[in-house]
Amino acid sequence: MGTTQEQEAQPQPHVLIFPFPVQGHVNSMLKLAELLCNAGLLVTFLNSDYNHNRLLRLETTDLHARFTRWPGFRFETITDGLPDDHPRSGEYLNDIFDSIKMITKPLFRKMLVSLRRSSDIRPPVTCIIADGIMTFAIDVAEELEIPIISFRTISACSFWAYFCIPKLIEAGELPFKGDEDMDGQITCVPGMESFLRRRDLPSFCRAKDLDDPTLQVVITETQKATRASALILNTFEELEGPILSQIRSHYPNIYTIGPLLALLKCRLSYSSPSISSSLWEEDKSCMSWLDSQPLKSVLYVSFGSLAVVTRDELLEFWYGLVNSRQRFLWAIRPDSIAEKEGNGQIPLELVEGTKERGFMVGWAPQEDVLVHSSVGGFLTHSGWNSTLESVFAGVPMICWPYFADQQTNSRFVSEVWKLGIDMKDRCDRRTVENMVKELMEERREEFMKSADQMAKLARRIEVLFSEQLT
Ligand SMILES: O=c1ccn([C@@H]2O[C@H](COP(=O)(O)OP(=O)(O)O[C@H]3O[C@H](CO)[C@@H](O)[C@H](O)[C@H]3O)[C@@H](O)[C@H]2O)c(=O)[nH]1
Ligand SMILES: C[C@H]1CC[C@@H]2C(C(=O)O)=CO[C@@H](O)[C@@H]21
Repeated sequence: MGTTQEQEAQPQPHVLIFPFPVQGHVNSMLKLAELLCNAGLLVTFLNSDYNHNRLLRLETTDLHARFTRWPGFRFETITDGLPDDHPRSGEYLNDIFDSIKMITKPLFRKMLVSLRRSSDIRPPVTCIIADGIMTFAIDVAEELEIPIISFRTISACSFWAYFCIPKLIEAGELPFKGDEDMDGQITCVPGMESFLRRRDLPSFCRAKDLDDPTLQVVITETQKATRASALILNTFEELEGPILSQIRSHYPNIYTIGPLLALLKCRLSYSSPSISSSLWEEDKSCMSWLDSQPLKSVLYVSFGSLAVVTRDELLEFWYGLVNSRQRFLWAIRPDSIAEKEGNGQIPLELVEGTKERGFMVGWAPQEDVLVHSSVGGFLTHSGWNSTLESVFAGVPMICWPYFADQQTNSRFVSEVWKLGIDMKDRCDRRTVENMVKELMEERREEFMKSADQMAKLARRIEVLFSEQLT
């Protein structure tokens, strides 16, 4: 059958994906990139130079192997505007926001214009999927008349809490007055009236001053995303349906494509070991250690890619873990401990306790760790990827949120989904010890049951997909 002139004139779909340049955002947006390649689209993934160089240098992150199977895929890079020796951790968020807006934005515009003009055999970009925390991309896309979709890599519940901040300010709930009870109920986030406390709002709501730059960024970015043609969220209806209905009254075009991990595994028939996009070298020795541990006996501990803990907090966690007498695997990023100076001695009982029942690595192959049969619990900072990976694996959580969306995610884990315990704002050794025992021993059956049920819902995509194939 011949093609009509109209069909011939259609440009080939070419999506440019642009994540905020930190691990948690790159991970989910790379998964989306692979899924779009699998659907036959041309995809350009725009990485920061800094992150791209790190990915290329790592032996465990075989980007080449992952993407050579997709002829339509290509990386482009752009500067994040920061010097190479900048720490880029959670303590320096504003530096990242400022430099991206000042330096990266004009270069991004220039790049799109040159991609449009270039004699390259690759057709021009027909759609942008940009991180929902970088809505400057919407300004550029509107100017250049390229359709744009926002992908916000956080949960629907935290997105909705961010969205309601102007209402909280109007109602006099924000800023908190110094003497307010952090356990006090927040009643003006629709759908969360019965369980949301002050301490469960995104951490940026704790700012004393409404002009706080990070608070302003999250307010503006969340509202501005309505200008995109659609909003993508890495979540699923069974997990966040009621909150998604709230969001839909403001953003009617929402695509809930999560958990991306599940979709990718079934569409691409990926099985363990998963293909990594880690910016740190994964220490796979922990997998053999896990092989030698009893079923569901190990608590996995990790606080993601941006959190920084003080030496005191580190020691409290460590005492709590050792005193609980449970087995643990702890991923401690080399750059995650503040105040490196000071007394570097580690108390002997911690060294001994760790030798007996623990294992430590700098960075773990987390997706594989969580689905390992020896893992029975996850002490997490409640980053959204970690939360979804734990939900997918059916592993109950102890939540110790560090910042941003994590404070809201952890409340949902404990009070709405009943998938674990919220340790928010505390980490003294007694609390850590008690909560570890509660999760791994005392309430183990209860949490395993709800985690199993939710994992089945998270994996339903695999079932639906295999039914279509048979
Ligand atoms: O040893 C480790 C530790 C982490 N990871 C992976 O790193 C990612 C971490 O992502 P996430 O759990 O979302 O935490 P952050 O790195 O802190 O992510 C940022 O981005 C997320 C998505 O927007 C937000 O939810 C978080 O609050 C924000 O801090 C996950 O995919 C993990 O599997 C590893 O592979 N090995
Ligand atoms: C850099 C952090 C501030 C807000 C971003 C975010 C969001 O989309 O709200 C989540 O986690 C962080 O990575 C981002």
